[in-house]
Amino acid sequence: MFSLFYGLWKYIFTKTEFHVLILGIDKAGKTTLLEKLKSVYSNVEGLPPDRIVPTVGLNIGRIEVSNSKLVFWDLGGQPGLRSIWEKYYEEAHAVVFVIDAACPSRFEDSKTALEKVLRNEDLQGAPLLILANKQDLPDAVSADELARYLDLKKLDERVCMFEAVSGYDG
Ligand SMILES: Nc1nc2c(ncn2[C@@H]2O[C@H](COP(=O)(O)OP(=O)(O)OP(=O)(O)O)[C@@H](O)[C@H]2O)c(=O)[nH]1
Ligand SMILES: [Mg+2]
Repeated sequence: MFSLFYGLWKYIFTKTEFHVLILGIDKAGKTTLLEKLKSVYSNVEGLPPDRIVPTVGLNIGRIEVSNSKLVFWDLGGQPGLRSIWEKYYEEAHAVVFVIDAACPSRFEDSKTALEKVLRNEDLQGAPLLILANKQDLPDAVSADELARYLDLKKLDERVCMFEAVSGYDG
């Protein structure tokens, strides 16, 4: 009887934990966004942009929203570090892919990296949020323009959204 009530209590009060991977090529603004998220949604003050350095290991951010705990894993996007991404795929529930929308010369690099992510079996069911970041910059393209540019063929079955954001302004 006790175990029944304990199970019920746990079911009601334990928050479900979701793992969200933040991916994207170097300088896309992943860590800046994560630090901004921390400042806005948790009681931990995130680092200001001028104190953020290129990521080599893993940055973790924890946020609680209604009845869920979101654990963000932010990985380095430099070419030599991208092979580490797939070690996290199996345990990831969702992916946020960040693109510097003000830097068209690197869209091709982002597209190639994203297509490789989408091909991986371990992420097949994971919803995808693609962020057109750095909207505070005057040359940034909109989320729709970025979607047209990326022209992703592998998205048919996947839950996917594009959003325009700025890691500086929100
Ligand atoms: N204008 C502008 N600059 C940004 C924004 N987000 C990040 N930056 C700048 O872009 C550069 C790279 O930001 P990071 O957050 O380190 O990028 P990252 O994707 O984590 O890079 P890696 O860790 O190397 O993969 C830094 O100079 C940031 O200050 C933004 O929304 N607007
Ligand atoms: Mg980083």
